[in-house]
Amino acid sequence: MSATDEKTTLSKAETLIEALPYFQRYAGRTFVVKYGGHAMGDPKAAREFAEDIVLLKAVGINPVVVHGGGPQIGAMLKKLGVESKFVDGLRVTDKATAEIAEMVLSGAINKELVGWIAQAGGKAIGISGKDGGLVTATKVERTARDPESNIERAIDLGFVGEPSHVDTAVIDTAVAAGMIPIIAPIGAGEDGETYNINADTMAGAIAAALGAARLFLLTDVAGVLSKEGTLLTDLSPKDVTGLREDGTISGGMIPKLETCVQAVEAGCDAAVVLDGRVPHAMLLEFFTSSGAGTLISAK
Ligand SMILES: Nc1ncnc2c1ncn2[C@@H]1O[C@H](COP(=O)(O)OP(=O)(O)O)[C@@H](O)[C@H]1O
Ligand SMILES: CC(=O)N[C@@H](CCC(=O)OP(=O)(O)O)C(=O)O
Repeated sequence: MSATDEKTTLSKAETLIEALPYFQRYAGRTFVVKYGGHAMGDPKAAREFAEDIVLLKAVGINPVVVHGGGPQIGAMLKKLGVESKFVDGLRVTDKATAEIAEMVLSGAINKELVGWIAQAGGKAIGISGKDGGLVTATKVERTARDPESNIERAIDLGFVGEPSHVDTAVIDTAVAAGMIPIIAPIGAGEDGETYNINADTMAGAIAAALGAARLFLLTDVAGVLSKEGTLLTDLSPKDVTGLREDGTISGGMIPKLETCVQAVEAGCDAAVVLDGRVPHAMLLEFFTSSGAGTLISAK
């Protein structure tokens, strides 16, 4: 072996040893990972994501994946000539849109991810919030101030839901059988209707119900950025309120951070927003000292 080869081998061993305390500390704990639609486009990235998930499982951590698919729903709606509008990062969802969202999320995307996990040597089971009564949804209520009259008015988002009850039994059963649950963000209401749930919100509610050690939200930016574009590495719930009020965060970042705050306040140890486009981002964040992304914790 050449001196260079020996150095490379040694540095690989050192990386594994660096990860040892994390393996030991988190064995048996749950990581909920939200894989966003934007991060999903590239097959190489999807393969690497699946490898990371299977590696977590192999070292004794229980990964639970909640996936998005916003861009993919958007593409399908466009193909079918249905217009789509967002309010605070949430897609206004009429009955037809809810049916299309369910088809894209629970069908194509969910099974594609199950396939990637299988390719990486893991056993995944694809479900939606409807399966096993996992997520009961209630309609999201939003209001906005009318700029002319200055009166606060209700905005009807249609079949946009938020989890009101999470029954983790179906996840517990899958995990006990050695499987990795892959969850589509669709839920059923008490009224039996299908609700479209923002995937970040769904992941946060599941992380809270499972008392997860981490909620990872993989997206297409380095993390939460300041107005100047620098990465904000650590945030408290109070910091998040400030960022929303001063307009630093907008669009999809609003439900993302609301979710992080709710999850950490409801029993998840910490949440991390990180760049799903970076190869093996989650492993680097968690198992090495050179972590990236934004950590949200109660502090
Ligand atoms: N302060 C901010 N820092 C980083 N991203 C932000 C910020 N404010 C708004 N965003 C937007 O939030 C987006 C991520 O949310 P979203 O589009 O819903 O992603 P995903 O589909 O991965 O869930 C970013 O691509 C960016 O356009
Ligand atoms: C209510 C609502 O907005 N639901 C989302 C569900 C998918 C999602 O959240 O996907 P990403 O994480 O890829 O954005 C939507 O219809 O786009």
